[in-house]
Amino acid sequence: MSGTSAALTPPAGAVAPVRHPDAPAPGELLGAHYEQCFGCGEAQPHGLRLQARAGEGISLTAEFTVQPAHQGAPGLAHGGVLATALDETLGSLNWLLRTVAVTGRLETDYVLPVPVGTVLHLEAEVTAVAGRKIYSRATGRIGGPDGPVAVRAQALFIEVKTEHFIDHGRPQEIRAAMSDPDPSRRERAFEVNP
Ligand SMILES: CCCCCCCCCCCC(=O)SCCNC(=O)CCNC(=O)[C@H](O)C(C)(C)COP(=O)(O)OP(=O)(O)OC[C@H]1O[C@@H](n2cnc3c(N)ncnc32)[C@H](O)[C@@H]1OP(=O)(O)O
Repeated sequence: MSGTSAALTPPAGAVAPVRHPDAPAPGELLGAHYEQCFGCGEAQPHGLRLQARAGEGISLTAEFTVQPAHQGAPGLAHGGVLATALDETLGSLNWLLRTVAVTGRLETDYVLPVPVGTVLHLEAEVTAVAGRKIYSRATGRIGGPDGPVAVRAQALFIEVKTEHFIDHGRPQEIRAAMSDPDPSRRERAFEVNP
């Protein structure tokens, strides 16, 4: 059984998303946007270390391997961890639009249990844009792109200004991210909630 709330149905005036001219080429790895990100950062020992790769249009694929630290029941991934993987994958789509946005709503269908050790293969696309609202969906499959569907999600991301993070984030992490000597890492750290 699955369903989508009215909040995730694009309104009549919604338009197709437009790929930014500087978006990474199809097949290119996006890389972590922030090393402390629980979804993709390399500095989080129990994080997902999800790796996303640009696709055609406003789509991408991503993978992460379910680790023992991600369990909810013996030998099975925690549902919140799977929602994190979907959130991270969907959030990464905004990099192809070069729009700074945060998750407003995320609806998840859990279709199959996901054992520890599984490589979860995710595919995601932006379906529509309406003003600041970005509508997207994702599917996660066990083992690879042709594996059985384990999870699905639909989401609404809301465009925000960079100040969103500076105004709301804890000062010590904001200061550390802003003082990164690498300008591209500085910029990307603020694409999402640090
Ligand atoms: C290399 C890789 C890089 C990038 C890689 C990135 C990967 C990161 C993935 C992780 C992403 C996250 O987890 S982000 C972290 C989790 N999310 C958050 O912390 C967000 C917390 N919430 C907020 O800060 C706020 O509620 C906002 C910014 C979402 C919205 O506040 P606002 O700016 O005041 O806007 P507001 O007027 O309320 O809403 C604007 C429009 O959106 C609608 N709207 C707002 N919230 C919702 C909602 N939950 N459900 C339905 N609709 C909503 C409103 O009805 C309105 O529609 P209308 O009246 O215009 O029609």
